Amino acid sequence: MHLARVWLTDFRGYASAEVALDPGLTAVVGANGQGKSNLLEAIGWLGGLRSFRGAPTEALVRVGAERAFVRGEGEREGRALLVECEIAPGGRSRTLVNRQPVRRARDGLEFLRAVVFSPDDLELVKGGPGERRRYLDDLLVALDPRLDATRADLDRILRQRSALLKQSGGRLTPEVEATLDVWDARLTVAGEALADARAALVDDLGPAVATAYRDLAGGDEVGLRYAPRWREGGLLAALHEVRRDELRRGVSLVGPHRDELDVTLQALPSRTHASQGEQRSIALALRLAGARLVAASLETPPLLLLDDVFSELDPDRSEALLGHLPPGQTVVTTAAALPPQAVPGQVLRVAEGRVTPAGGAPPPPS
Ligand SMILES: Nc1ncnc2c1ncn2[C@@H]1O[C@H](COP(=O)(O)OP(=O)(O)OP(=O)(O)O)[C@@H](O)[C@H]1O
Repeated sequence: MHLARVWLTDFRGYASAEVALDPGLTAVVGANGQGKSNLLEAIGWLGGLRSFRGAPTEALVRVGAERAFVRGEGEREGRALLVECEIAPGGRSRTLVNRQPVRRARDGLEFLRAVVFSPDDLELVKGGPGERRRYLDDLLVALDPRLDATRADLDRILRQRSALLKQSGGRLTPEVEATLDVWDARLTVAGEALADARAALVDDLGPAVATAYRDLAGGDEVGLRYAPRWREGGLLAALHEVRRDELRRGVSLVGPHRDELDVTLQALPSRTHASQGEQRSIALALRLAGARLVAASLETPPLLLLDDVFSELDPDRSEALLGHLPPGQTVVTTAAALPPQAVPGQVLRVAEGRVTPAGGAPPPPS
């Protein structure tokens, strides 16, 4: 799977751009604020139909334009692939894959997958448990798009269950009890399915993350653990145990929406004990390991998009990263000098929303 060429029209700061990508490594270089991340965001859109920065569609459309277009041409398993996206403010976007309309984001995932590392990924290690849950669940969906339905189902159940808990005003009337029993049964089915999938994923992910971290940083051990207490006796029993507490507080207190993925470095919690550079390396190892699992499951590597990845890695780790990139296509942006290993790939220079091969003619004045 790879993209050979990408076209952007009215996407962020780009009025119009055509970019040829190397099937291996492409480095996108340029000063701050020139459009490097915007280009990566457009490529990422083709691989997931959303902004990896979590930006709303209105932010993606160039100021003054009505809609943005991103088009990518490449191949998947030896067959030509054409992905065409029209992005309109307010989420009214349309996607064609090989000229066929795609209705849901997860259908788009069937064709092109991208794994992204961005500076915000530091939060995977430094942030609260929700960041790590989202990481796990996004990876689950990338590995098996059908799990998106389980996740959506769970969100819906939790919303309605929480609304009931709030409305009850802390009183367990027979009607509240009967309705809560129904929601608990549904929450148990969806919640245990998601937790089982997370636990199985972590079994595979743990060794992959440890290896990715060792490749980047040398000897230190990174460990992952997903073992919510409620899984010992089952979710239904745990919900019964906290029912009075939940009614009093008006919130759903137990379940996959409250779980933690523990990430340790040398057996210490990385959130509180690792340095910023170590945390960034762990976050990168989480993404690289995810890319490897997706590659193994698809039998073809996903696109790897690394935004501003060298900014907090020391020269040894930057070099190690480039030496251990998973097979497949990688696009990396940097405002800093490129480590020498990047040179065997292609280097593109971005200035004022224009992209040119490094060493080629400078962009024409805008
Ligand atoms: N919707 C939009 N319309 C026009 N310009 C936009 C839009 N959204 C963002 N920009 C412009 O894009 C530029 C930022 O581009 P980008 O984030 O790609 O920079 P970068 O090259 O990655 O910089 P850095 O090295 O600082 O991360 C900003 O100058 C911003 O004003």
